[in-house]
Order: sequence, then structure tokens, then C-alpha cells
Amino acid sequence: MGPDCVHWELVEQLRGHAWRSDARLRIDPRVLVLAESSFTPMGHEIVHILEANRIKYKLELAGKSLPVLTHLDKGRYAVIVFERLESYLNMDKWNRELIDKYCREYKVGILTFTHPEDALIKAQVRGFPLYVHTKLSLRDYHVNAQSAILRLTRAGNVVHGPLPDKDWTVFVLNHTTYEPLSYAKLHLTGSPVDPSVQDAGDINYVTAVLDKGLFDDIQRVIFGNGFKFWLHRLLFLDALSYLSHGKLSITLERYLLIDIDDIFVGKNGTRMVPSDVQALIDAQARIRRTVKDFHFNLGYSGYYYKAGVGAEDDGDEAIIANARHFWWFPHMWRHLQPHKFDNLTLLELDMLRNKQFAQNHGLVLNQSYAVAPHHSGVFPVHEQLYTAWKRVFDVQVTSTEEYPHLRSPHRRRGFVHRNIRVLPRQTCGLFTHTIFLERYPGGRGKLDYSIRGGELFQTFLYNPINIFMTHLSNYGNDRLALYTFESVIKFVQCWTNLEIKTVPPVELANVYFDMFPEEVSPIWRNPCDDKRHLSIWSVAKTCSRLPKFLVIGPQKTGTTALYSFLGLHPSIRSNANSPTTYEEVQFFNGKNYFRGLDWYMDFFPPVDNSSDTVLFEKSANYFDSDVAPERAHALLPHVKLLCILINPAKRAYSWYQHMIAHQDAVAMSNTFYQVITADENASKAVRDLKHRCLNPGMYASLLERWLDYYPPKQIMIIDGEKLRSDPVSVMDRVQAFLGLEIYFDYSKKLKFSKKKGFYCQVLDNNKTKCLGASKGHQYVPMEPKEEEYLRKLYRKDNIALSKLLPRLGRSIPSWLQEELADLR
Ligand SMILES: Nc1ncnc2c1ncn2[C@@H]1O[C@H](COP(=O)(O)OS(=O)(=O)O)[C@@H](OP(=O)(O)O)[C@H]1O
Repeated sequence: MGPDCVHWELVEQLRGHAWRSDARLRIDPRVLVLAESSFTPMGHEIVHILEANRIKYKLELAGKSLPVLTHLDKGRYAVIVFERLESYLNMDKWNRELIDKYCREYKVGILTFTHPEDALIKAQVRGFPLYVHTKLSLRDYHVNAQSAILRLTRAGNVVHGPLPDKDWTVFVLNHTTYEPLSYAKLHLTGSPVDPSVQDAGDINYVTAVLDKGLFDDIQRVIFGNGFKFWLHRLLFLDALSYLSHGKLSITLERYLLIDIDDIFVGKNGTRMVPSDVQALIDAQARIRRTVKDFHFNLGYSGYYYKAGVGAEDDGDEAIIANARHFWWFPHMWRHLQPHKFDNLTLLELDMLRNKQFAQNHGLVLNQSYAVAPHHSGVFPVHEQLYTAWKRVFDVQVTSTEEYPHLRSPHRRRGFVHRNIRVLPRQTCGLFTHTIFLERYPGGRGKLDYSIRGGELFQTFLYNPINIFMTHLSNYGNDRLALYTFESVIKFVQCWTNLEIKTVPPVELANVYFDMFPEEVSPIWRNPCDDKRHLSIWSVAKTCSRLPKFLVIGPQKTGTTALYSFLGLHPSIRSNANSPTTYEEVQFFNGKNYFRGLDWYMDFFPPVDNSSDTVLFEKSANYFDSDVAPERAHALLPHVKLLCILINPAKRAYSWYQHMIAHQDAVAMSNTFYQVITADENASKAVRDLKHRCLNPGMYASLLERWLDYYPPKQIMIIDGEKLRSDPVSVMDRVQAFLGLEIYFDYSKKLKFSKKKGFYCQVLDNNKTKCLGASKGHQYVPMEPKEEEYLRKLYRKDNIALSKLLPRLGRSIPSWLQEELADLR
């Protein structure tokens, strides 16, 4: 099946529509996918395409009850995708009416694929003036140039030859509501013998159809087959854009950067000779005819300059002689992996030698871009690499395949660390060993398929920014890389309206983070959870310097008391004190997170794998942080979490008193009542204080956020009143929850202090050591109107908590029972 690209200039097509209409203002940019099961390949493909295009979605099983479709006066889904048309048609009456009503009211379209079980001839689609023939083999596919749906798909060409799969459905349209989206002809071999279609070899059958909504006021796009046929991926994206009134339109710009990472690194016999260098320059010139200012981006490791044989050394000289034609970036002097340098000075020296090479050979390094051999040290971060890059080359941009993981390339993303912007790289199937076209792994057909609708084409299709890594050897001998890129660019330009551009790396990073600002913040992961990450992480680092459990708060519930009790246990050790926040590291919730993993791990002592030592950290403001659950889970998915709950009204008052004790100016100049009742007329400072005071007490909704990431069995909820009145039994339960091997008898180490009114630690000399004056303040009780106000404020959340706790198999603490006594 070859794509002919001869007619496209002639075709009049409605191009570049964004299909924006006001209907998009009433819907969220999210797709509801109703799949057959979570395991079907088709369901997977749908999700894959959505994820690759960063389109938010919710996956539900068709046939089960529908999720909530609206929120306030907005529709939660911009398009409904049914994996199978049949599931939509066979919905029970109640759900069918619900979904149709939603689609009509919010002008939301349905996108679906037919997959009937039986071979049907002109069978009616139940309830619609639409007929189908099924189980057909087809050939010669083309799209309807007049279709209003086409946006990134370019019409005018024919996919000649038989189409994959013998299970196609074609549509016979019997109403003006239907408009063909694509056509194909019958491929008679293998099709069911049907006299009405036997002699119809030359007829164009409709293979995908748009229902314009003239029949029942709902727009639909129905495909007669799935994604085994590559063009359906484009049409699927166009249909999403069309049916969502432009809400789900992906950009049509595609930025391309082709790095040749190792321009002097390659085995003898595989390197470039002078004619290859000329071919590279010629190819670059050809690509520039359609991709303005295109440059190959050359990375060098100077040590290997002229390390070839015979004409290969002339090839290296030719590269240098033609250096001005290309962009240049540094690799490492001897192609060593930066994570192997723990010593910053040695790492810098290596880079300086490479820099010297560039100066000696007139290479202009003005791109502020660098790439590390084997992605080493970029992610997981080797801080020394970031420091050395900044100092030696003023690096501002790099790229890697490793964030967040190499696998699942469609989920690769970018991040920023220490002002170095890390862009995701894509794989194009060219490695140091892919040298000859005919010896391409899997055969030449595999490469050609990748280019013509397969993996490489899809990479272009889904990624607005494509940075590809290639190697010297791909440009020598068969010049496989030149064939690959020139072909794929042609193919993209032939079948899509994507506009391919090239800009220098720094500009590319600007474009990337303007497009995806949410990716600026990194998400640190445990390098030991990924073999590949471990292999590019310094051996001097160890994952044992990470906590096994976290005390997450909230503030003013007794977290310091718990922290001090935990410290008495012979197996438990906490982090070192922070100079600014004392025993709390406060990593996951705020700016410290951007200091990186090394910064965090340095707070913890190295722990021998064979020891019983269990590390923990307590930061009481993790509990109500909106980012901490995701961040903590990404790094510490197996960690156990401890939180303490007391009456939220009491907690709020204690927090306010704490601020008074610390002479907080805003608290000092406002009564507690003024703070908690502050409305939009109050100053921002007072409103902020109110938020910090009250928000952590919304226990149920905050716990739900943690439960989005952690299973209930990893979370212990401690009754703060019990911790205060009977810490020994609480600590026994804590020990059991943590699964500690050594049991510690707290009854001998904790004693009630009448003076303080709390349990304190018993020292060896039998004296007691209590928490400092900042814990257990003496203050006037809350006023009744304050109590009343807070009771009302927290009531809804308290009720939710009283439902959540039993659902998690936890008992309801006495303070909550009292609080909700009137409900029983
Ligand atoms: N054993 C023991 N010793 C001292 N204090 C105890 C103890 N058990 C519970 N509490 C209660 O803990 C409250 C302080 O909570 P936190 O330590 O979580 O506060 S902080 O967020 O770390 O500032 C503190 O609140 P205030 O009384 O309002 O100061 C105490 O009520």
C-alpha cells in the first residue's frame, strides 16, 4: 500500500478549520471514553491517542452506569467516544436517554466505531436512516475533500491497495444528515459472496460518515473500522476537534529538531566519508525547501575526531570544513557518562577540553544546548552535570528520552530544573547499529511502515515538538537517516496540513513551555524503581536515604508530640534538622521541591540495607497541600502515611493562637472571629490567613486527595484526642501499622505531666522532658459564637468524614461522634 502524493496541490479543501463555536464555552476539554473493557486493544488505542495528544479523558465501561455528566452549568465532556457503535445502540433506555439528552443540551458529539459480530448486508443501524454492509475487505481509501471535518488531514490522495483487516463496515446513507467522510472500494478476495456487491468493484463505498445532527439533533462521526488503518488516527483527531466545536483542537504546528549526537563517535567502517558529508548538506538544502531554515544539529565529542580509517578521517575533516552549514552542541569529550563523575572539577575539566576542541576547530556553539551521552545525569538528575553545564557552556536547554520514563514514549514530557529546560526526545528507530536499509531490524518494510502511517509518522502527528536523536553511523554507508527523514517529512506534508518548522533549541524550549506551562514543575521519581534510571544514576547515591513513612499533619493536631514519641523507638530515625524549618523538611509541598532529590535525600542518614532502621519525616503542612499527594506518591509510592485528626474547630483555634504566639502581625491585629469570618471585603492578608487557618480542617476532602494516590491500607488515621490522653496505646497501634520488628514499650517511657497537662518523655534519670513552650499553650477558650460559626462551617465536611471513615474500615473518633450527635 503506497501513498501517492501527486494530486494534492489541486485539491480544494476546507483547510485549517478550528471549528470554534460558542458551544465550546459550555463544555470542559475532556473526552468520555466508553470502552468495552479495560483490556481491548481498541480501548487501549483510543486512550493512547488521547494521552499522546495530552487530551484529558475519563475511561468508563460501556454498559455500566454513566458518570456524572455535568458540573454546575457546564458539560464535563466535550465529546463522547464509544469504542463500539453497538454498545451505544444497545444501551438501556435510561442511560441512552441520559446521554442523548446531554449531547443535545450541550451540543456534544458522539464518535464511534462499528464492530458488528455478524456479516450483514444492507442492515439498518437500529433507529437511524443508515444502512451497513459489514465484514468486508476494502482497498484504495481516500477522504472526502469536501468534508467539513478535515483539519489536519489533507485530502486528495489515495491509499492504494488492500486495506488492513477484513472486517470493514461500509455505510449506505439514506438521509441528508449523513455526509461521507471517506471512501474505499471493495477488495473482492476475501469479501463475502454477495451478488449485490459482487460487480461493484469500482464503486466508492463510504467508510466513515458524519451525522450532521439533522435527524435527531446529535452530531456523530462513525468509522467503519478501527486504528489498524493509520489514516483513521488523523481522522479521529479531526473528528474530536469538529465534534467539540474546537475545544479539543491540537495545534497544526510541528517543530522538528534532528540531533546527530555523536558526529565523531562511531566504529571504524561505519563512519561518514566526504561524499556522505556532501549528501548531508544536500539533504539539508532539500528539506529547507519546505522546512524553512532547517539545520541538522550536530553534537561532538572531540576526543574521537579523526578516529576512523582511510576516507573516514577525510570525512571528519569535511565535517569541520563545512561546520558553518550546521548547528553545533557539545556532548562529552570522550563520550563518558556524566553521572560517573562525582567530582565536579573533573566533570568540568572534561567539558572544558571539549569546549577547547570547538574553539580550536572554529565550531560556533551559540545554541546554549547540550545533550548527555546515554541521557546520563539528566533524569534522574545528577546535580553536578547541571552545575558543570551552566558553568562551562551556559547550557539552558537539553533533551532526554528518560523523563518520566523511556518506556511509553507517548507519555514523555519536559521539565525545568535549575533554569535548565529539559525537553522530551522522541525515538525515530535510528540507533548506532541501524546502518543499512536492507538490514533494518524487522526488515525494510518495517521502516517504511513506520514512515508511512506507522510509529514515526504518528510521532510527528502527536507531538508538536519533535526532537530526534540520531548517530553518525546513520548518515554513512546507506545514509539511512536521510532516507528516513526526507521520506517522513514528505509523507507528513502529503497527508496532513501540519506545518513543519525548525527553530534553534532555546526558541524551541520557549515554544514548548508556552504550549505546556504545566510541565515546568518536575515530578521526582524513585530512581530505584526503574532499572534504566538506576543505570544512569551515580553509584554514590542510594535510595535507602528515603523515608519509609511520613507524618503528614495537619498542623496543630499533635504532630510534634507524635514526632518526639516516634524518635524514642530504637528502630526509627528521622531526618536531620533544617536550618529554617527545624525538624520539618517541607519538601513535597513548596519551593523546596525544586531543589531536587539530592537536596531531600541529604537530610537522611545513609541506612544499611540489612539494618532495622526505618526513616521517617514529619511535615505537618503536607496534609492540606494540593501538590504533595501526587509528588509524594511519585517518589515514595510504597511509603506509609500517618495523619492525626482532632476537632477541626479546635485545630483552627490552636493554629490562630500559634500565630499570635509567633507575633504574626495580621493575627495580632484581627480577632479570631474577624479572621474566620473574613469575606471578600477583607484585605488579602486577612483572607490568606483565614484560608491557612481553616482549610486544613476540611479533613474528608483533603483525605480524598491522598486516597486518589495511596491505597487506604497505607494510611493510618490517628485520633488526636487519644494521642493526647492515651499515647501508649496509640503508639502500640502505630508500631503495628508500621510493621516494626522491634517492639518498644512506651508505657515505660511516657508519663503524664500534671504541670503541662500532657504526656512527656521519661529520661534516664527519671525526670520528664516535655515539648517546649510553643506546644500546649495556655489561652482563653473560644467564644461560643466562634465555636458555633466553625461548627456550621465544618459540618458538611464532618458528615463526609463520618461516611468516609467507615468506608475505609476505620472507627469514628469520639470528637466526631459528639460533633454529629444531633444527626442520630
Ligand atoms: N504530648 C503532647 N505535648 C504537647 N502537645 C501535645 C501533646 N499531645 C498533643 N498535643 C497538642 O499538639 C498541639 C500542637 O500540635 P502540633 O505539634 O501538630 O503543632 S505544629 O503544627 O507542629 O505547630 C498542641 O496544641 P496547643 O495546645 O494549641 O498548643 C497540643 O494540644
